[in-house]
Amino acid sequence: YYGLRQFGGHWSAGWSRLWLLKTQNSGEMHKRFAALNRKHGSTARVGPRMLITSDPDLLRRMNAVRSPFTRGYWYTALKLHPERDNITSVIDERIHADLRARMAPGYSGRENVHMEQDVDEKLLGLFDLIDSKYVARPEEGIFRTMDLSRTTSFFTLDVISKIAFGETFGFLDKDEDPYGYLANLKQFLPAIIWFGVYTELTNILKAPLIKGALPKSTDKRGLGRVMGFARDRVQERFGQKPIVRQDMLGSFITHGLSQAQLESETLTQITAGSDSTASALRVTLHFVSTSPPILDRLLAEAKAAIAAGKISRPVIQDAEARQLPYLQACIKEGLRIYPPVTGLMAKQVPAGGAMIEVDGVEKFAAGGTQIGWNSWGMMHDPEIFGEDCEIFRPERWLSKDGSEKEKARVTRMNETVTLNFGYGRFGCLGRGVATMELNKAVIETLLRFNLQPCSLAKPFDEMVVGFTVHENMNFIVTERLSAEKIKESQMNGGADVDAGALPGSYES
Ligand code: HEM
Repeated sequence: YYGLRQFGGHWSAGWSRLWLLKTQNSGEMHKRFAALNRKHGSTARVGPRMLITSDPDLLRRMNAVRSPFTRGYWYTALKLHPERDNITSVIDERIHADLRARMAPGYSGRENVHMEQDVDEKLLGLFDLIDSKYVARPEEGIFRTMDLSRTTSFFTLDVISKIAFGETFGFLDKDEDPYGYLANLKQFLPAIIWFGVYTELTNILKAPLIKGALPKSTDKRGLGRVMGFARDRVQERFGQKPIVRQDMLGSFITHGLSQAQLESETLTQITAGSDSTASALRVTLHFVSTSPPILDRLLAEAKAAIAAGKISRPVIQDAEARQLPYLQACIKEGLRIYPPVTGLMAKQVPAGGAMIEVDGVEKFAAGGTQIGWNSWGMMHDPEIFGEDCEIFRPERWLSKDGSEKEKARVTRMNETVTLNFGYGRFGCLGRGVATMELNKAVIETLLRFNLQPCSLAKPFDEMVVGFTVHENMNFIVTERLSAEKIKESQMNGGADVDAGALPGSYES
C-alpha cells in the first residue's frame, strides 16, 4: 500500500489485484480504465504495485531508447510457449534488442520485395469472395448478409501468412476458419489477462498436466494447428533441399535466427499481425459507411484522384494512398476511436523509483512498480482530440488554417495517435505492413461496395480483452455502381442513386 500511496485509484487497489482482474475480465476494460484515469488523474493506481497511464508523455518517456524503464513482468503473459520466449514476451533488454535488430529488416519490406504485390493479391481475393458470395442483388431476389468481422480477419490472416512464409493459410479461398483459429484465440486472450495480473501463475505452465493442455504444433485445430502450419513452413527452409524465398522468414534466416527461434516467433507474428489490423479495418469501414457525409467526401477524393490518374488500378499503391489527406484522416480516426491494442504492455520503474507527473503534481513511484497503458483513455482525451472526441469525425485531422496554433494542434494529435503502435525501442515492427493494408483496403472496398449495417441499434458484439474481438458485424453489401452504370440505370428508368439500398430496408 505504501509504495504508491500518493496515487489515486480504486480503494481496494492498494491491497489486492482482484479489482484489476475483474476489470480486465469484464469485456469492457477500456471504458473502466478510461473512467479511472478521468477520475483519479492521468496516472492512477490499479494494483498494489501497478499503475495505469493515459499520459502520452509518460509512455514516450518509458519507451525512449535510453530510458531506464524496462519491460515489466506483465510481458511474461505473452510467452505462449512453456519454455521459449518470443520478441513480444522477452524481458531481458539485451536479448530483446538483439532480436529486434535481426527481425526489423524482414518486417520493413526492404528485404521482402514482394510485400506490396502480395497484399494486392490478397485484397483482390477478398473482393472475389465478397462478389461471389456476399453481394446482395435485390433486383434478382438475392438477399444476403456478410459478417465483416470474419472477412476482415480472413484477409489479414491470409496477408500475414503470405508475406511471412510465402504461402497462405487459405481462409479467403475456403471462406471459413478451417483450423478453428479465431474461436481458439477468443478463448486464449482471457487466459493472457489472468497471467498478466498473476504473473506467478506462469510457473504452473511448466507442470506436465498444464503443459499438455497448451497449444502445440501437433494439434489438429486452433492456435496449435496454426503453429503446426508455421513450423512446417520453417522446416522447409532447412534440411537437404531448403526452399529459399525473399520473404520475412528468408530475411530472419539471413540475419541468423535459428530454426527453434523461428518456430517460436511465427505464432507471435500471426497473432500480433492479424487481429490488430483486422480490428482497425472493420472499425474504419463501419464508421465511414454509416456516416454518409464522410463516405461521400472520401469517395469524391478518391474518384477525383482516379480521374487525374493519380491512383493505380485495380489497387491503389501505398505511396499514392499516403497522398490522399481525407483517406489518411479516416484511417487515423479509425485507429483513434477504437484503439486496436488495449493490452496493458506494462513497463517497469527502475530500481530507486521515479517521479511521475500527474496533471501537474509530481508523485513518487517505487522501484519495481509496473505502469500499464490505457490506450482507450489516451485516444479519447478531450484535451488532445477536442471536446467531440467520442465522435468519429475525420475532419479533426485537417488543419483549419495555416496558423501555428493549428499546426501544433494537429501535430499533437498525430504524435498521440501513432502511439497506438507503441513507441521507441518497443514500437510495433509491423506498422508498415498494417498501414499498407489499411491504406489499400479501406478505400478499395468502399469504391467497389456499398456497406449497410443490418442493425444500427446493435451493429456488432464486442469483447475487449487486450485486442478487441468483434463478432456479428453483419452488413448488407451491394455493388457500388460506376458513373456509367448509374447513367445506364437512369436511362432504363431505374434508381438514380449510387447505392443499392435494398427496397423496403428502411421501412417498418
Ligand atoms: C493496426 C495494427 C497494429 C497495431 C495497432 C499494432 C500495435 C502494436 C503495439 C501496441 C505493440 C507493442 C508495443 C509495446 O510492447 O509497448 C506492437 C508490437 C509488435 N507488433 Fe504490432 N500492431 C499492429 C500490426 C502489426 C502487424 C501487421 C505486425 C506484423 C506484420 C505486427 C508485429 C508486431 C511485432 C513483431 C511487435 C513486437 C515488437 C517488439 O517487441 O519489439 N504488428 N504492435
